[in-house]
Amino acid sequence: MTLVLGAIADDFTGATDLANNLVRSGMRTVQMLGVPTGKPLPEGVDAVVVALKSRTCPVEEALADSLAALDWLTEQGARQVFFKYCSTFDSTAEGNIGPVADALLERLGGDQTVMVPAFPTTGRTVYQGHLFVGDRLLNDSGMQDHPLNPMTDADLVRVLGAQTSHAVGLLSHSVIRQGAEACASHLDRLGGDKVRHVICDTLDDADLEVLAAACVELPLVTGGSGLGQALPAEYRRKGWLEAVDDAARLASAQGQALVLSGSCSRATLAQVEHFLERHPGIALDPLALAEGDAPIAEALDFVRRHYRDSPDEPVLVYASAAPERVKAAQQRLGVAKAGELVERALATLAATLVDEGVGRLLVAGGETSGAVVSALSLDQLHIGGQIDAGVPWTQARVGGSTLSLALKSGNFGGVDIFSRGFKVLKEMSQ
Ligand SMILES: Nc1ncnc2c1ncn2[C@@H]1O[C@H](COP(=O)(O)OP(=O)(O)OP(=O)(O)O)[C@@H](O)[C@H]1O
Ligand SMILES: O=C(O)[C@@H](O)C(=O)CO
Repeated sequence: MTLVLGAIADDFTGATDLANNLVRSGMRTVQMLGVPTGKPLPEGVDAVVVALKSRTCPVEEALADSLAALDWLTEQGARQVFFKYCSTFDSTAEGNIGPVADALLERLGGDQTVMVPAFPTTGRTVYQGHLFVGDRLLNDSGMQDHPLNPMTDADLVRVLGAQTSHAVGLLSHSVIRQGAEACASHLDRLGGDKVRHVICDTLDDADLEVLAAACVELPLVTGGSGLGQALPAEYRRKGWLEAVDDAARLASAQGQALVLSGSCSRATLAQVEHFLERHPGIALDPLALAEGDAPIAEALDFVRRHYRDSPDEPVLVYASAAPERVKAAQQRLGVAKAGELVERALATLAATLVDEGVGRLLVAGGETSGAVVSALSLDQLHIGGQIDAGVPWTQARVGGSTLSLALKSGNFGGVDIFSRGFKVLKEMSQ
């Protein structure tokens, strides 16, 4: 069988989230870290998710990386391409969702794509083109305070309209509940009116199934990982995909347990607090990091002392802070500089501590995960079983050893995920 799905994800945790849903729906999936130019397709794989760091970088860089990833996926014969962005539609007025979707569509020779950010399992739904997180509109969900891409408007037709010169339309729930054929006809009608991007309402998993059936033949689909949970059944119906058992098997885990958190999302802040009530941790402050590397050395000492006393207990290093503290640091240093200082510090800690024996690593935050994975020079992750929706354990080779790695999106995971994650890993390894 050839490669069925080639996905391009705009951040590392988002890529893992999509890969997780594909594996859970029976696709053997590998996540490639960065543009895999010149690399061969791994053996026995149904789907590849290429993880980029293109969510908040300059538009030109996002376009260049996304098109290079697309060219590689096309060379591998991918039948359908999936552009994965965040279920909270993280972007700015300049992009990068609109420009990247336009460029991918043009290169693929298509004239329409669907936009399906919803992931109902984690509370992200879309109604009348408005994105909800649980029972709150996006702009009232905490995402309005995001350090890099504050989301201040829940109307996705309007948000996307500011990012593309092409027409943006809506596939509303009233059509979706009439089934896949009605959706396909609606898409055709919109196509006749030159509507290139179609924001799709989605209330639940049944809606995702209808949408998957309506868009399985499109060269490009775009969205969150929810759509990835529904597409594999359509691929099997078309005879493109064989049934496999246990697409998620991994080797057993070893080494010390570390959590690194650079996410300031609401869910992560509660997870940090919960962990610190039970286990040790040390904070990193961007203002102190701006003065020099002393805080990195202090954090290293703290973690090394902890492993000497309690080698089996996880420990946390975090920069996660409440919105007022993040804003204060950003005002003093600039948004990009504050982010870079934190990412560089956490990446340095990851590289040093994995070299010294950390073998189980949980990282919180998409940008943070990108920085950590780059510092570890990882190029491929095999996807295993999940801790919570959207957060699987994965495995990579570092030097001669196996690293078990979980990349947690900012707003994903139960409040106890930082400690429970390691228990889940132990159970999986038995
Ligand atoms: N105390 C802080 N002050 C300023 N910026 C910070 C602070 N702590 C972390 N950051 C930066 O905030 C950004 C958080 O983005 P990141 O993508 O890692 O998390 P997230 O947005 O919660 O996760 P996701 O993208 O998966 O939803 C990073 O660039 C990080 O370096
Ligand atoms: O879709 C999501 O919410 C996540 O996979 C993500 O992209 C957060 O960075």
